Amino acid sequence: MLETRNLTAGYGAITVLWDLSVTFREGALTTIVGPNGAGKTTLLRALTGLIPHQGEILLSGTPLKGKGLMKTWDLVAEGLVMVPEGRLVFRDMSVEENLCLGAYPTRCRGRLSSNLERMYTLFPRLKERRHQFAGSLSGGEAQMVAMGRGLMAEPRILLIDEPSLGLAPVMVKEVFDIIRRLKAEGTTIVLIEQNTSVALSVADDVHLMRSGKVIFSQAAADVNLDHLHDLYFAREGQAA
Ligand SMILES: Nc1ncnc2c1ncn2[C@@H]1O[C@H](COP(=O)(O)OP(=O)(O)OP(=O)(O)O)[C@@H](O)[C@H]1O
Repeated sequence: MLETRNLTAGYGAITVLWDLSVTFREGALTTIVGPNGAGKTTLLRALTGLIPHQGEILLSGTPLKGKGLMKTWDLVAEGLVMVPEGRLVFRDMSVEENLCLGAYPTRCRGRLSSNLERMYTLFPRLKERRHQFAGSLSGGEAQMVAMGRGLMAEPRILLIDEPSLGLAPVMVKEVFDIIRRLKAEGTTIVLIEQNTSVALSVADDVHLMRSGKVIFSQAAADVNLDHLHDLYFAREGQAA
């Protein structure tokens, strides 16, 4: 459903992703793991049009460039939605205002009220705090707002960047229960996660990135965690 072919991208003169080819299957949860600086977030930024790229990104078999889909808002309109890392929320807006911002694509504006109710069913805590400033939420609650805001755009493909970062174990469990539920509902999910055990517990497919490349890909059910960790922690130059 979503695929890159020889994707090269970075920041100005700095190339981060090198000739990266990877496929994200429809309806599957694909996790990307890898050490700090491997380029995982950069990959999501390229996929969502936040940074320019060379090579191809294909959505349902058609190159984005060919479809004229290069801008982030056009991609969101197509159902490609990212929940950024760091629980980026609008701190001076209420929980509900943050959620409503996610509903800007024309195709889902008519369902704003029903989608809002759905978010409050998924995240009952947010209903209690709907009028609270997002800046006053705990890390886990802010993560829920970021996810809820993404879901308000009715994603076909949801890209989630490090949802467990800085959260207490009980919050990690809550957030991953939601991710499992979204997967069961059929949403295609790409999950960036540093916690390999947690990632493997929900994933169908796993890719390991190092130095801007995918160096290992396997069905999650077949992954040997020790082997994955050997590759993950190998010193530069030993990884492949
Ligand atoms: N805005 C930017 N300008 C220049 N370089 C950047 C920028 N953002 C990221 N980089 C660099 O790109 C490389 C990959 O960063 P990226 O955030 O994609 O890695 P990551 O795998 O997501 O790491 P982490 O797990 O630490 O979040 C790093 O060397 C980083 O310093």
